[in-house]
Amino acid sequence: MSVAKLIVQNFRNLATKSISLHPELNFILGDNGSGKSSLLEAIFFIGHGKSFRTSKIEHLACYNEDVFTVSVKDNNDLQLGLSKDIRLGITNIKINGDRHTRLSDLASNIAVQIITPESFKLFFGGPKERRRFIDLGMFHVKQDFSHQWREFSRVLKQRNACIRSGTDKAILSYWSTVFCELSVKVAHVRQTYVESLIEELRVWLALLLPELVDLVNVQYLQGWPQAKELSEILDKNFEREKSYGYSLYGAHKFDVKFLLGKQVIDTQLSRGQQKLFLLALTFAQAKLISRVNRVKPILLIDDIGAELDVNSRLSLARAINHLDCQVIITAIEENVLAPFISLFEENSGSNKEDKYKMFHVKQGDVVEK
Ligand SMILES: Nc1ncnc2c1ncn2[C@@H]1O[C@H](COP(=O)(O)OP(=O)(O)OP(=O)(O)O)[C@@H](O)[C@H]1O
Repeated sequence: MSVAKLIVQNFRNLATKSISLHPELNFILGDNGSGKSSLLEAIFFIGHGKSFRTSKIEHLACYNEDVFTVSVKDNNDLQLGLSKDIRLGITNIKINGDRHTRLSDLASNIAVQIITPESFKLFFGGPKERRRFIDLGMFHVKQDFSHQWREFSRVLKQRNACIRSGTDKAILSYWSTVFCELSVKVAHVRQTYVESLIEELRVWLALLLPELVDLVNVQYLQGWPQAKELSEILDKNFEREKSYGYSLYGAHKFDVKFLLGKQVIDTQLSRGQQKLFLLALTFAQAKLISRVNRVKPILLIDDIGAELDVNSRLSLARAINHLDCQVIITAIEENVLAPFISLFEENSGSNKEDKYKMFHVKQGDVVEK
């Protein structure tokens, strides 16, 4: 889906109840503290059931309110709603008015990715963000994978429980065998996905960081040493796993390493280049998701001006022009958007409405310009 209408109630400082968005490109302008990130957070919330900037869900409710709601509608009468009652701890999920219990039901209708000025630090930091990123793509692109992943997670849980409880060796051995079989299957599906992502990444790097395309090297790490049998590794690390109390190797421990030559990207690229790299990767994933033709991806780019010079912004505008996504971009100052606006006005003839919408946020009030 792309969001034609966003409706929020008691979400952070957002006073505006309903906003009609452009299906392709939207610019949100506003001073510091006006509510730009809160607007993106509301859209992220309905796609993921959580925030991208806090793990505490109660922070999302407007001060002194217990219940907050976000709903979105597309142009084909699909309506998604998610509300939280933080006092009673109740989550309400609705799809076209019908109640659902699983967030994944909601998530299969909407694919939201976000880039903030902090994203690249998180992404190139620990493996958690990279795993989350890949998982989102897999969820939308390899739809049969969800079932396999649920099964794997169930077995991982059982195996971890056995490790922790110091259970009978025969029982642990049973769960380890199933765990190894599933790990190999999961790792294989994931590897094929990562390979297609890398291929697509090169296309977007050619637009955003052309000087680096030939130097970039991406390695998929399956979660245990590549050339070894997982069962062998588990046997060797039995005592270590016992002392940690959980599975140290397996398909859940996968990672993707981004290298420039032989060095990891974050030690080689400037902050602006890292941001462009992550944008290229996010665009690549969006492209793979849109090709499946189930949902139109939504890309949120918070504070687009941060770290990027005017040439980088122009390359970014050209790249966005090639995307089949709904894009929502925030900025503090209008002049930051100049390269985007001139490019899109050029392409849309006299009527800017064909190509984008511009909004102003002031103290939580969102007004179309
Ligand atoms: N739960 C809440 N209820 C009401 N207001 C909130 C809540 N949480 C944060 N705020 C306020 O909402 C305002 C908007 O914050 P937001 O982060 O969306 O601003 P922003 O426009 O993205 O600013 P910046 O450009 O500085 O990043 C801030 O003034 C913040 O103090």
